[in-house]
Amino acid sequence: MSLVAIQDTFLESFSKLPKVEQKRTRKMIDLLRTQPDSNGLNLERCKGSLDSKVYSIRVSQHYRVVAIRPEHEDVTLLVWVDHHDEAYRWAERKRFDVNQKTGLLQMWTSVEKTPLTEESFDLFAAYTDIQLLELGVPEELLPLLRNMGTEAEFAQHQKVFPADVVEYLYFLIHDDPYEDVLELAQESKRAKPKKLTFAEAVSSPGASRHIAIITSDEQLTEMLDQPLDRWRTFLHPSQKELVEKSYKGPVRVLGGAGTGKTVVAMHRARQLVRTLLPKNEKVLVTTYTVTLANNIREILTTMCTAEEMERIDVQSIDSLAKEIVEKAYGIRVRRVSSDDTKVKAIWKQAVAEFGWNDEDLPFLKNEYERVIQQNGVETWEQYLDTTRVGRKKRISRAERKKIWDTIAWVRLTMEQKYLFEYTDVLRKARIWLEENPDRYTYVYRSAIVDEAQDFHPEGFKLIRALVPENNNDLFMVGDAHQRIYSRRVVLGRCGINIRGQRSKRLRINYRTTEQIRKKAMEFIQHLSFDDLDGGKDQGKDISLLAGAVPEIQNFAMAKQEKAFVVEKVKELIDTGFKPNEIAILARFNHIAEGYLKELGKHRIQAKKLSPNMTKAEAEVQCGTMHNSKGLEFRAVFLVEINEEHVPPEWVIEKMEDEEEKNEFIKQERSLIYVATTRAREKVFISSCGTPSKLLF
Ligand SMILES: Nc1ncnc2c1ncn2[C@@H]1O[C@H](COP(=O)(O)OP(=O)(O)OP(=O)(O)O)[C@@H](O)[C@H]1O
Repeated sequence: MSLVAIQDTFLESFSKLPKVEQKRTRKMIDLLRTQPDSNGLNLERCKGSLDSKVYSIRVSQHYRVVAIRPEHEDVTLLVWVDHHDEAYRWAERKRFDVNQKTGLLQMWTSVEKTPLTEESFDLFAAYTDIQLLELGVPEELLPLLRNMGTEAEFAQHQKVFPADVVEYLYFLIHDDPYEDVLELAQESKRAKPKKLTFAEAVSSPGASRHIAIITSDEQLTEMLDQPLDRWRTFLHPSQKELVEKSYKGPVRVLGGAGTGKTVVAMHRARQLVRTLLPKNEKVLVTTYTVTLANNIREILTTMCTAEEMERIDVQSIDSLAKEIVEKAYGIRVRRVSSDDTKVKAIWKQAVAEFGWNDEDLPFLKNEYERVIQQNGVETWEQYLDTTRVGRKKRISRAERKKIWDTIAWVRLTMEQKYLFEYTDVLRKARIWLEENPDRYTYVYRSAIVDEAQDFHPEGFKLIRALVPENNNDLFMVGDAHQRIYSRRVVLGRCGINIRGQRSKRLRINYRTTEQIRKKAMEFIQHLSFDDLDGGKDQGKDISLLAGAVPEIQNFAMAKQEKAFVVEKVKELIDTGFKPNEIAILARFNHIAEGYLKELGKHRIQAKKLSPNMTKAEAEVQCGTMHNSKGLEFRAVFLVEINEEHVPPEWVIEKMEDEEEKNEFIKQERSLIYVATTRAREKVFISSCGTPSKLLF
């Protein structure tokens, strides 16, 4: 069978064909794969094309596939399909060459000669021609590149350049050291230092960004069934490595919003059950939020066979822990928050019983959450040994004992009433697993953790207790910039040890435009973020997508703000946005509900964003910024980002010390970052009255 490969541009054009032409195209590809010499294949050189390797293959009377066929090699790369004339026009000035500097197959557009304007400022003046050629810039495009004065100008012309080169040039624009970028650019070449053939370039690891070799009918069907979901077929080499490699222990993957962490996690889950794990062994895919767990389950079901899905459990860590505790202890867990009236009553009773004053309550609760729960303390001896990091008030041993006795009483009383806070359920499940190692009913051979930044240390300890240490045991993806629930964790202190090679960072943002990414970063850029294991995350991301700068608006009255949002939503729908591609996000539920009603009044279909949401829903989604975590929309409205709401004034007023306050404000900034980066194309941020200070 001759080698047939598909480039991402082919799928993009395929998605726009009428159904009947799609069927005919599929038939043609089948013939090309099974009988490449068949007379039924109508193949001819594309007349008028600059590149002699460009051919056209007949699909029907009016449609043609554009294919690249290098001389003396049995390879066909399908790159476009369209109406006859359009297909020829598309191919006219395109070049398809193996770049021998980088070993990558490049598609680029030949342009008219660009005379250098004398006073032009050269965006890449810091680099010599030789340096740029080493990164894979086609020689013919050098003059054009030298004519670029600004990033915006480059963005305007970037389509002309090979996609891999665009990526490297953006890294340079973002001040990455040249040596680092060169190393990335020549990664594929290093594996095969000699002159590469077309077939070798198509099969090289770096080609996975844009090219997929057809290996089976099933794989071809999968590609053609979902031609717009590029991520199903084309993984960036950095993503592909994470998906396919066998690791000797836990792996941690960092990456800003939209860098494909969830995509990698899902591909990895499939790869584990397909090839990396022994037969019948199970994988747990777990996340912090139920919404994201539901989404991942739904997508995995479309990626995997029914047998594979039987070996993949997708559950939020909270619901898994609850299930373990209920089965293990034969009880019915009642999940409560620390604000629950029953919990408050227990604390009140404890304060009276152990001789505290009412004013001591915030201190006691903080000690409980920040020292005892955070460190998984279970006994008086452990509490005595625990460093009270970040706690300003010094306490004597006698005071400590009194605190411990009070807290132990609160814990016991809650347990007797089957009341469990979030962390309690995790801890209880973990203790049971540790005490009953031979009764594991939940044995997973491997676990994948998404949203790792929001896991409590108890969550990681539970995962460690669930999955025995082994090859490919734990794979955790996260981003501290998006931490909106818990505090900093150090994996090493939860029994999870990552070593050098098992720590990676993804850098290309595939979701948001560069304009949205930059704006979102402005909300948090002066803060420092951790790498989930005690170090700092200093990685920088880039987006290769360009679009409008997010709009920030302030209105005197809520009514005016609502009118603005409704008007914009209508405009978006009129210009082709589907209602479910739009989200209206607020700091609180009641605000989101107000918008839901408002849209209803204007006969715009809208729905509350809920944990059980599925992609199929057809309404504008209104919900909290918290619930938007892990999701994405074409357009996002952040509404009522007012001074009193973000951060909520009444919460800040109750805060005991500066450090706690700063930590909370940092989380509120991260919340704006998370909500802003849910948008693929458009962001509107608005407020009424005084806008939140965090926006500036
Ligand atoms: N290799 C790829 N090719 C094309 N699109 C991709 C690729 N990888 C990811 N994407 C797309 O980028 C978007 C973001 O991916 P994903 O949700 O996995 O990112 P993330 O890092 O988990 O984001 P967040 O942390 O913000 O939730 C999705 O629309 C996804 O389909």
